Amino acid sequence: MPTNLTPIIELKHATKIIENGEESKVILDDVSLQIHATDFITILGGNGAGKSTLFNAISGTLSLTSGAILINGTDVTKQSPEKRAAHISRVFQDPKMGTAPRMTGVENLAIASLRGKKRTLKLRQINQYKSDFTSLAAQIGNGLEAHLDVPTGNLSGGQRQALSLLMATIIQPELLLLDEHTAALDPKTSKALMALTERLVRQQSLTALMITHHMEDALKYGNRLIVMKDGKIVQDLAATEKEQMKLEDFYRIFD
Ligand SMILES: Nc1ncnc2c1ncn2[C@@H]1O[C@H](COP(=O)(O)OP(=O)(O)OP(=O)(O)O)[C@@H](O)[C@H]1O
Repeated sequence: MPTNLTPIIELKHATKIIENGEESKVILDDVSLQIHATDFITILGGNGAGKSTLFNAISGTLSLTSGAILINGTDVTKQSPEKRAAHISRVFQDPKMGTAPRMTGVENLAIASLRGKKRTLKLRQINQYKSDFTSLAAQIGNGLEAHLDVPTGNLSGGQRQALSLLMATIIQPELLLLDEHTAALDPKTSKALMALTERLVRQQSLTALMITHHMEDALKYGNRLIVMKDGKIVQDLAATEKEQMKLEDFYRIFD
């Protein structure tokens, strides 16, 4: 029976080895990690450090060679990504990844609001949700609310990414995975989406992991910072330790 102290997610010696003919490569190297309900963890690391691999292992799109993954104390190591999706939402770097392009924003949000529920929605019902979705989208401040009736393929990258974030959080996930979700946006839109992210995480008390290449964001947001290198977690810093680090300490991570 999970208690308040049971981690939301736990990795125990999670390892992934890719065999390629004669050669083998360790892309996740004995990673042990406990993520608790109050955690908003930022993740830094150079290209190829294993950050997306960690997310793939947690969400189940990459099976482990050895080790285990637990959600709320239950071993899900062999569970499909579809089953784990009942607990985990993920927002990708590419705004095209999170939304169905031919469907409108309202339709995308309506489908997202069914996550984990065993029922379907009729068109008539979708329209009933529209005013709720419009007021939700109006909080973002990038005009999404005026474009909820057009196919999402016609939205700007920033609007589409904001929609992806709303879809990922409309049913409170146990874990929110943010995979460089602001990286493809211009600086102003990226800043606005980060502000929205922080607001949603705080308002809904979400447990979140956020991969970023922006050191300022990694320092500014969250209560914990993880640094990855060569498939390993090389630093796991609490908020107070993070505050004492200087920007040049972080640049050394990428040496
Ligand atoms: N399915 C796979 N098969 C073979 N190699 C893989 C696979 N998935 C990841 N890798 C390799 O594992 C390493 C880590 O990749 P990963 O995408 O996790 O890095 P990352 O830290 O997210 O990098 P970036 O910041 O560039 O996105 C890379 O060398 C990558 O080529």
